[in-house]
Amino acid sequence: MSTRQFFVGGNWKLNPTSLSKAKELVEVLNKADLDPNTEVVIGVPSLYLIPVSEAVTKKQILISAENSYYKESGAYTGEISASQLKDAGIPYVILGHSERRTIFHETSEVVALKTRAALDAGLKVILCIGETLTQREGGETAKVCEEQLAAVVKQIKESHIFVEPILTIHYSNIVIAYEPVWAIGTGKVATTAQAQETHVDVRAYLAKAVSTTVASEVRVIYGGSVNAANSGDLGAQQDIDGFLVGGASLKPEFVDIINARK
Ligand SMILES: O=C[C@H](O)COP(=O)(O)O
Repeated sequence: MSTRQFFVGGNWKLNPTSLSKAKELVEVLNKADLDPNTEVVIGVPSLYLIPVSEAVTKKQILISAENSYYKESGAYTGEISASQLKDAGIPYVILGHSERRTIFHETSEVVALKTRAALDAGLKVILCIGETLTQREGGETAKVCEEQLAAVVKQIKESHIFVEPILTIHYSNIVIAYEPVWAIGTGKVATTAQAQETHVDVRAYLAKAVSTTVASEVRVIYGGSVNAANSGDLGAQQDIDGFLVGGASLKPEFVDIINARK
């Protein structure tokens, strides 16, 4: 087992349908016996970010936005900036989720600009990458993940952070979420071997493109139909440092996933 801290993120997406229901979900976590070694982050719709963060009573639970724009301010109707999130006390943002890439047509370059802006504003980023079923069947998984990561690596290089210790700190503020698109919300979870293999490929790419320190220290988590029943085996893999959980983060079983290594 690695020394990287286990990380379990819940991605509520466009749920729940009311603030009172959101507070009920928080209350379950407030009352639960959570593994103190797990970092817990919940991704919350923008409108609920502040009230939900105020409802959390455990220091261990942090709040994440589900998106942010790469401009700090200006005429960008409907957007929310990384510095606004930072100012509101929100520490994390999820970027590059496949639903953003597919439904909202975000390219890897846009995701990279958003990642750079978020890091520059002092946020931590849960950066999602992953292949479609066609890409997996075509043997392109590693290539697709590399391309999605390469856009971010390029942006970080261009942000003039070229001194190794600073670069390492910068990357420590990124959690990479490998989420095969075909496993999201489908009930088709990647096998432990498939997930572990891709996580190793992600580290190999980072070792080549950034540094071996970053490759071994960055947390790479898995997302896609994670539930209480499969989280134990997945979480026991050497290179799986936790999960990004969609549907099950809205259910009581989220507590069991947080405690997968307990
Ligand atoms: O961000 C989370 C992923 O989209 C996984 O969603 P899921 O657990 O419902 O498959």
